[in-house]
Amino acid sequence: MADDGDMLSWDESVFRDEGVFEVDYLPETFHHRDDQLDGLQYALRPAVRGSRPLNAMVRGPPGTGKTTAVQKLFGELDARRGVRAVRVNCQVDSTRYAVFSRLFEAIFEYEPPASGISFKSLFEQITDHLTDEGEVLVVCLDDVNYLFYEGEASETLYSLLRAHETHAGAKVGVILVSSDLDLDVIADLDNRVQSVFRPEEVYFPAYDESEIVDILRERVDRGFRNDVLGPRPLDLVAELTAETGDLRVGIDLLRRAGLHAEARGSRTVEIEDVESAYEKAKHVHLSRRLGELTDPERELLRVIADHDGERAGTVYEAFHDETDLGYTRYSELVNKLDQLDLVDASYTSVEGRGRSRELSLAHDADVILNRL
Ligand SMILES: Nc1ncnc2c1ncn2[C@@H]1O[C@H](COP(=O)(O)OP(=O)(O)OP(=O)(O)O)[C@@H](O)[C@H]1O
Repeated sequence: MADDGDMLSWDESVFRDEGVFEVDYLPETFHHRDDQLDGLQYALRPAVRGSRPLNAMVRGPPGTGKTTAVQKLFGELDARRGVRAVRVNCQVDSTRYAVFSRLFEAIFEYEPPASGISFKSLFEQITDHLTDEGEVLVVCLDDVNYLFYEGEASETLYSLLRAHETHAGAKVGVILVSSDLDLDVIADLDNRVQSVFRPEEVYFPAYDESEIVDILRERVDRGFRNDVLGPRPLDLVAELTAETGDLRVGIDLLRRAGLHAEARGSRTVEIEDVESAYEKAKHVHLSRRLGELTDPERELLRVIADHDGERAGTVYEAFHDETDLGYTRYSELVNKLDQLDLVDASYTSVEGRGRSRELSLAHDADVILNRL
């Protein structure tokens, strides 16, 4: 209607399909990851011929398409006869038993008995199935860093990689995915695992700004109605996304900018919508990182918030009072939070006392505490 101008009425929307901005949306096209897909396909190809695939180690910062690549290839592989491809999210299943329960469930299509069965029995039912059916099992341990944090990585890998020794003919390949770039996965494994784990390395670098534009334009076309979001707002979204390198920020930013435009009754998404939405979207990255923390790590962040800028020894006393944990564990936790860029741990010289560390939050205390 001419007199309504560019204003949106209640039942109109800038969105064509808001679902493309959801976290679990699997994109139909997957640009700028050809080399990585080739690398993974090279490792997995033997499975299609009924042979054991090569193992692979996938690394790269958060939001660079690692999980999506695995989901795409596993979808194709699992549809083939004689191959079972299962992705396990180690953030959810962070022990050897939990990982094998998940494999059991994927293979038999029902959960293992709730009364609990021994690991040995779980393992044997899986390997018996593989040898009886002549199936190749490909396992992706996604976010495998969580198995390391729980001290379960070596045991889990050992069982998977050596399945053929106890069950002749069992063919299992493993893909590890980690976004913790400070974790040296191979070096942190037991020697006995290292000796059998020589993975193909596949690296997912952060996308640059022009790649981000390409990828997000596709979402814009699918997610918004025609001509809702033009090139300039999209460039700004890409520029802001490139600051963290995490594509999730861009996807979330598009959606929030769309909602912001709707809220002011506009038919188009403008720069101002992107700018306002960024205040919230930029914390997606942070929220996700905080969501992944263990209880002691959260507690330590709370303690540091109360003692912002104080010396490591003072913070330790407060932390120990809260948790009873010892100094070695405390130091490990400080290092982890430092690596995650949640805490700044800088050395300062204190006269007469040598060097000591001072701990402070790397973000506003409110922003962190509200998301813990
Ligand atoms: N090349 C791409 N094309 C389209 N969408 C992509 C592409 N790469 C990543 N995405 C999207 O970005 C989001 C994050 O991707 P994904 O979960 O695969 O990253 P990741 O590297 O596994 O992250 P993390 O290490 O944090 O788990 C998803 O919504 C995914 O659909």
